[in-house]
Amino acid sequence: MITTTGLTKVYQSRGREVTALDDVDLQVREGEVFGVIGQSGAGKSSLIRCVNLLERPTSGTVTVDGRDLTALAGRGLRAGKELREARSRIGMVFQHFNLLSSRTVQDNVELPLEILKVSGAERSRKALELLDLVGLADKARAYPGQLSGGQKQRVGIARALAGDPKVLLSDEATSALDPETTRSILTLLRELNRALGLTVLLITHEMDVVKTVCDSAALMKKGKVVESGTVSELLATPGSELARELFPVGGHASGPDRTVLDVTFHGETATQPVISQLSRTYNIDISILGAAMDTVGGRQIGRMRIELPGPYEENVVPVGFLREQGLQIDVVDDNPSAAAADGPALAEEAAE
Ligand SMILES: Nc1ncnc2c1ncn2[C@@H]1O[C@H](COP(=O)(O)OP(=O)(O)OP(=O)(O)O)[C@@H](O)[C@H]1O
Repeated sequence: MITTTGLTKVYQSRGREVTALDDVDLQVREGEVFGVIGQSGAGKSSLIRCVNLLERPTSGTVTVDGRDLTALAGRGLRAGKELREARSRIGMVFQHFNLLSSRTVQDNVELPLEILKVSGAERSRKALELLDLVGLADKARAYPGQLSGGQKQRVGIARALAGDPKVLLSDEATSALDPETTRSILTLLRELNRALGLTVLLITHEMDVVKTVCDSAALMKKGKVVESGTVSELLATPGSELARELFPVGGHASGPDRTVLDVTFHGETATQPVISQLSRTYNIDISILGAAMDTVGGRQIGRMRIELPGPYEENVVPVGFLREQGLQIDVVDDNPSAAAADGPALAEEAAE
């Protein structure tokens, strides 16, 4: 639904060049919620603004629903007719809602329809239908100043849906909201994604947002996409930074000469008693140092950090056994000296 190829954006800033996007190839499939995560300055906003041509990329192409937007004329407010039409099929939700305070909630939702020259009666019908969809049917006559942050964002979402878009772009839509409101807005985005078959591209700096709502994700650093894929694919990628952050597991080796493994469970392997099988088969004691389980896209996925006695060279066969069970195993390069410093002290406390 959205494809970028070689997308590059270089800003001229006070006589020097800032490369905000550096050869970004991204593929967002129809009907998925795709999250782009990265730290401040990574280029997320530039990406989303280039996807709907609010910013014209320096080079590269953006195709949305089979249409090459970069081939259409104009940019930003000076977009040509074809680009404006294509853009009306792309909704956008903003971090700070961008509502007009002097207009009622209903009139805010009607605004894009006015621009599309939809008749008054049809505008009103459509706006009320959308407000109902986002759970704000009773607030049509209220003004933005009378609403909570979460309600304002619901209005922002209703307005973004006014042009019946196939794609919704979300620019940190929940960053200004408290955790509970964030959850309710993410739930709404997920419901709209399912009910309307809406493709959602969201940018965020919060891993929890990706974990809660995304089917796929990309990690951006310094203008580049350094990892991307479905959440399941990422979790199955050894050494994936996103996977590690999606399912962080803590815990250090309890002493030197231990093998610490991160075990990732997918789907049916999550329910198999592999750890106890391992213990029985090789007659070894296994310590669980940390674990995180979750359901992502209806599949049970999780991670567990375990410790086996002995250095890695002595555990090659048990590690192979785990891999044969379909588990993904990452050997953690733990710092035994730091861990050893903790270990005996804790053991003494326990003895006391
Ligand atoms: N209009 C602009 N002119 C010059 N430089 C810009 C402009 N917009 C962004 N940049 C620079 O491009 C880089 C990427 O910025 P961008 O806003 O895309 O990142 P971001 O990941 O969205 O960060 P944040 O979460 O802080 O908004 C930064 O170095 C930023 O300073």
